[in-house]
Amino acid sequence: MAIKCMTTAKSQGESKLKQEMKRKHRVEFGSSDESMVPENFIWPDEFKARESVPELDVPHIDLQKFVSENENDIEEATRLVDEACRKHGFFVLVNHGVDMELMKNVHECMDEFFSLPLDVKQKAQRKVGENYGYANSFIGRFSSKLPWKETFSLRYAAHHNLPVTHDYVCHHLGPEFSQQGKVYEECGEALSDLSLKIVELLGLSLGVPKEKFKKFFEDNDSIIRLNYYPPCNKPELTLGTGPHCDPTSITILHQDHVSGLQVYVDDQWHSIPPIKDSFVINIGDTFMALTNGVYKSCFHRAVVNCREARKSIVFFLCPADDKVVRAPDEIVDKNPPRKFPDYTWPMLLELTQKFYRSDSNTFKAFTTWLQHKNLATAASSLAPSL
Ligand SMILES: C=C1C[C@]23C[C@H]1CC[C@H]2[C@]1(C)CCC[C@@](C)(C(=O)O)[C@H]1[C@@H]3C(=O)O
Ligand SMILES: O=C(O)CCC(=O)C(=O)O
Ligand SMILES: [Fe+2]
Repeated sequence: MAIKCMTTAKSQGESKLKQEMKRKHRVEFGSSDESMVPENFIWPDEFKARESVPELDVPHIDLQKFVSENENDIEEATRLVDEACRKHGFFVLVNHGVDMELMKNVHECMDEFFSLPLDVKQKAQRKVGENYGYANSFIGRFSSKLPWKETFSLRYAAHHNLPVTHDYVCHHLGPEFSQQGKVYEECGEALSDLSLKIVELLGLSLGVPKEKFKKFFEDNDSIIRLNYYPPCNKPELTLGTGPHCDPTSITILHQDHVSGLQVYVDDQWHSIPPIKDSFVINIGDTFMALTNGVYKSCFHRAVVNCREARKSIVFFLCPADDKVVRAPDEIVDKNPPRKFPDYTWPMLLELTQKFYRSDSNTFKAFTTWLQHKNLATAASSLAPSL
């Protein structure tokens, strides 16, 4: 039974909430004049967004067919997933078994959270170098090409017996947010369970024992990212989320009814429009490394519009800190040579949080950074002791 989020919004009426959100957004993003977009939110011409792009042809994978005993169904699901992941790393998942009443509750909690006064949201302010908390505009991290969004990032730890997500929300926002914290915790649990089924399916598609990836991720230490994209008067000048590849492993994304997700395939942007009761799944850099590059982590972004706000709920599957990311021999033997260095997720996460803004070259930058780190460590071990 999904926990209901006790939103105050329902009593006030949605339209009043939406007016409040627009007012707050003008305050928070500094655009006092409705038509003005602050300079540092304007993206260079080569990044300019176009809302009308062709739809990406992505397979709709029926997860029940994968868990069925029917060999033909399993073969069909694994073939479709394998084809999509080798090409662009995106597919749509239907019949996934997640309670959509829960996802509706998460959206209601997001409406309530993002309409709070800025000073209340900033009680959970995400500090530079930290992975969790509330952030708007990312002014603390980037000086230009700022994303047109507010975000709330939460930790979900599958192996913890403690409700880490719930406790974080109560600790930073206060006990009156316990209900929201429980909804986010339940969401993390549901999407963590779903991600283990997805990596089983991917393992089967790659010809590795389906338990292998499931065991690797069963104690995952993941990120729930709540994205709120306010409407923008000049949507052709801004981007909700800039072009990037997810450095994480598997991304499970639930969009509301507003289009905005775009993927860069065959040298042009394509949209993946919202489909009711489905999730968009994509491969991230870390799962690309686990497949020795066989499955692709692809460039994608989120565009905004001048009509209405857009929200997305994202679950970024991340391995536990001590897990070594290294493609199984079964995959490397079929696709030699081994293409990626061994690493742990905290190493790549540190790069993205402190030194390098995720884009399509994150992994190249990471490999270079690792080599310098290793050289520096080797040199310091040679340095004469003081
Ligand atoms: C590990 C992460 C860093 C980001 C959130 C997760 C996976 C995606 C990353 C991100 C969304 C890529 C685009 C830039 C970014 C700064 C953002 O727009 O939020 C990235 C996230 C982050 O660094 O907070
Ligand atoms: O909101 C979206 O549709 C995409 C967001 C995204 O790519 C991300 O948060 O990594
Ligand atoms: Fe992403």
